[in-house]
Amino acid sequence: MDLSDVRKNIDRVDGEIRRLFVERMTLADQVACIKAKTEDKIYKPDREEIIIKKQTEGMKPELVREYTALIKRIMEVSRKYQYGRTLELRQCFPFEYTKVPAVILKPAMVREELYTCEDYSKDKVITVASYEEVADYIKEGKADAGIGIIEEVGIGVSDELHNLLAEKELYITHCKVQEDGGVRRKVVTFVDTLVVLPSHNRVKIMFECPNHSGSISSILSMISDYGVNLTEIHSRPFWKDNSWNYKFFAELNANIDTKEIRALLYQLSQETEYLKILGSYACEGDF
Ligand SMILES: C=C(O[C@@H]1C=C(C(=O)O)C=C[C@H]1O)C(=O)O
Repeated sequence: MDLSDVRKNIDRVDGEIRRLFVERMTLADQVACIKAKTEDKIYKPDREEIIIKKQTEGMKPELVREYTALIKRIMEVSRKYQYGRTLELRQCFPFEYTKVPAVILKPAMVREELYTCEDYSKDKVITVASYEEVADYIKEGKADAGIGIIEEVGIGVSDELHNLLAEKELYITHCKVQEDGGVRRKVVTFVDTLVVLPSHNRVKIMFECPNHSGSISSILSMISDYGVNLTEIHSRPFWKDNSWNYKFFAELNANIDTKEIRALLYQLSQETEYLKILGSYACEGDF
């Protein structure tokens, strides 16, 4: 048998896999319809464990890892499909947002960062001593937005601002890359409601990752399955339940108000430990 004969057989097997894949996805669709009626969860890790165990029993040991990787991937795409279908079948998108732009007349910012203010007249900006105070001013209605440096080349990301957004339920609504004497930084404007406009091309999220092998890679492949480009990702440690854990912050090149991205965020909300949206915005100057 030469290479072309073997390839003919591979093509035949691929055809069979394709037919079986379509049949399996039809079954996944039926599962999604039943679960939508009973409002049951899509992701059933116990059932997936049982499937992997059953299907790898008696298999040649050198193929067990490869087959496990394949069946896991098949179940991941089956879940992806089910999340999309579920959002069509029932209203269960777990995040609220408005499509009305924020009106910003009185932004607040930390005094030392006032030099970065380009879009508002500096004498109209309320200056305070800390990010905490910026958040208080917004919550008390004394300011309608906050402005801060979220990243700077050569320095890194601002933990303080990321944590403030997450803890105080504030959302980035605009981002601008500034170039100033060889220094490049991203300056964001944030408000107390999640606003999603058609011009937005960035979504910032924060999630905790289950502490087991492959969990971050499965989340990243989930994002890429939706055809979404990840424009930034970083992690930060935190202490929970007497152990060392990580929070991940990621920026996606996407707009929330689309069918696919709503399905992705729904899937992430169900399959990460904790998901928060930290903003929807256009990033001016970053292409
Ligand atoms: C199809 C189901 O939903 C999900 C997908 C599975 C699969 O593709 O086999 C298995 C379990 C669930 O995580 C199900 O619950 O049976």
